[in-house]
Amino acid sequence: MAEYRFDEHELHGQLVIQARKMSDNSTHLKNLIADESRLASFSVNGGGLFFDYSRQRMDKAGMQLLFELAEASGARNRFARMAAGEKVNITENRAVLHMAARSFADVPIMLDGRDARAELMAVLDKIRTFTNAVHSGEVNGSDGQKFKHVVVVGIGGSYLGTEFVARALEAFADRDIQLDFLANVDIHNFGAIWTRIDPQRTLWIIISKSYTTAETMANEDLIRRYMIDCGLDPAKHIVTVTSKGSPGDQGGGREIAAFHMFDFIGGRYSVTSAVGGVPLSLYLGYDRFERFLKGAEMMDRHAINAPAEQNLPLIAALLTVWNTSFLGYPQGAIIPYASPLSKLAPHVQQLNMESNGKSVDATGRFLAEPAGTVIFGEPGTNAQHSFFQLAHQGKPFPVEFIGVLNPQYRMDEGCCKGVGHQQELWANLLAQATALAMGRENDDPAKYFSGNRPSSILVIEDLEPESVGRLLAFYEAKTVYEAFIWGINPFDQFGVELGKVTAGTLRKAMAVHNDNPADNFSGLDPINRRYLQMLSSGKLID
Ligand SMILES: O=P(O)(O)OC[C@H]1O[C@H](O)[C@H](O)[C@@H](O)[C@@H]1O
Repeated sequence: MAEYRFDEHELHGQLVIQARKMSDNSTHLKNLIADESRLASFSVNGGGLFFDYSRQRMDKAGMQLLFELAEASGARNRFARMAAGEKVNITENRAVLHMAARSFADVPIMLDGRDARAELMAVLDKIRTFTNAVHSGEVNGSDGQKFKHVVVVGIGGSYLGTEFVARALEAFADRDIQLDFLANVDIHNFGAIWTRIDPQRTLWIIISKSYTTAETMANEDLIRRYMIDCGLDPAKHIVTVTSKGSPGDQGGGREIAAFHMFDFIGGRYSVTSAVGGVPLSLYLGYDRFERFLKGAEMMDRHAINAPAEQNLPLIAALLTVWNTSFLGYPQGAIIPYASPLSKLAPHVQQLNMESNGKSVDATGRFLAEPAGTVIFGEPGTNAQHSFFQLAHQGKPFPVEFIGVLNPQYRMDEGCCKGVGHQQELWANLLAQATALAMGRENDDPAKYFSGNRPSSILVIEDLEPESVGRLLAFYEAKTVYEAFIWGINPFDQFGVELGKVTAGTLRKAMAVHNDNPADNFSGLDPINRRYLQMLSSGKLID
């Protein structure tokens, strides 16, 4: 079989023609959605979610072409091989087994002669035991009292997913533990946390797959020094999560407990491993973390087994590829109508943009056009009052709305204009999707709405731990499916390296200057030299 190449495939050419057809006025969304059967044909229910793509700029013939493209790309097959432990991360020769971290069916996943699933389940057991011991007070702070503050020290994939889930399930956080995140090397981040915690009752979880990340290492160093200054033994306040064999995987003495993650789970896919498992179990209780995992597992099964025409993450991925590569929208927004999902967009931003922001395909050949989509988002209705002017009348961008049927809080809402808060929220969600699609004629150009602006609605029944797990797994699977359709490897991230190396050069110049203030950053280029001169003097210089 000939190698699949996204932009050289004959279906690519057919989809380019289809995209021209969809720019014709007769295919304006206001005409497409006038069809009574539109929702039935362009929606799907599965994996515990409902996905409505009736307001996407797409017709049945176009969807057929997209399904053929999915077939030609071998995406479902590759996804299943990934789940079975094949080394689909080809540039790094690694398996990709984040789904094994929540695979409760007792089926081994053999990898280089060992059962990867069994290793992950053993870590899960250790998390359960440890977190129960913290909650009972058996493992406690320096003053013998229970830990009250937990601070996650990690950045990127070692932080964003956990923050998303912690915020989403904050309503369940009844373990009397406050959770903070120390990600940035910016001293404001540490300063703000240090001033509000009681160091004696604080547990720091250092999370780094590589245990070489500059920000995390600098923060760990600072925390240890601050604890020693307060007369505390850091080893009694630190827990680590790192990959087997990393520089932080030393064992014994330097921490209360150490948990492993593995090289077959990428940082941005690691929320369901010990990376999320340790802090989320401490914050929410182990049982809730397990319920979250089971929700994710349900969506995984759907993503692996559902036929293409019923497969939510695959359909959502096809539509993103369609919008990005054929209709030419370089960006997309995620707008959840639920405040607990306020950190979903930042998480998906990393998950998706770091995975799919690539210029080469999996065969190492440059793509005709780089892959990936710019992702941003805020909860609705807040987003409506900030950037939706542009969504309606400025540069268009596709929107993924998320609606929740049953909120976490059941309050006596009373009635305002005859409806409760939850109804008011939904009225706004549906209104935005409708207005974006329909537009409105007006003789005054300033008040004219072109419409024909695409959106989807993803519906979840509630925000219980299982549902949040499904949502997480949906976005993971969608990201991977997009990559497989584009024909790229979503599991490496060489693009983040150059900046890190360049920071090293600047760091070195600063260290030389610290040792010898007479050195005026001589080795640097004139632009960067000027900045470092301003920084060391604390004054603006012309
Ligand atoms: O977990 P760590 O090894 O500390 O890595 C933290 C993060 O930093 C890197 O720069 C990568 O871009 C991310 O993918 C990763 O999640």
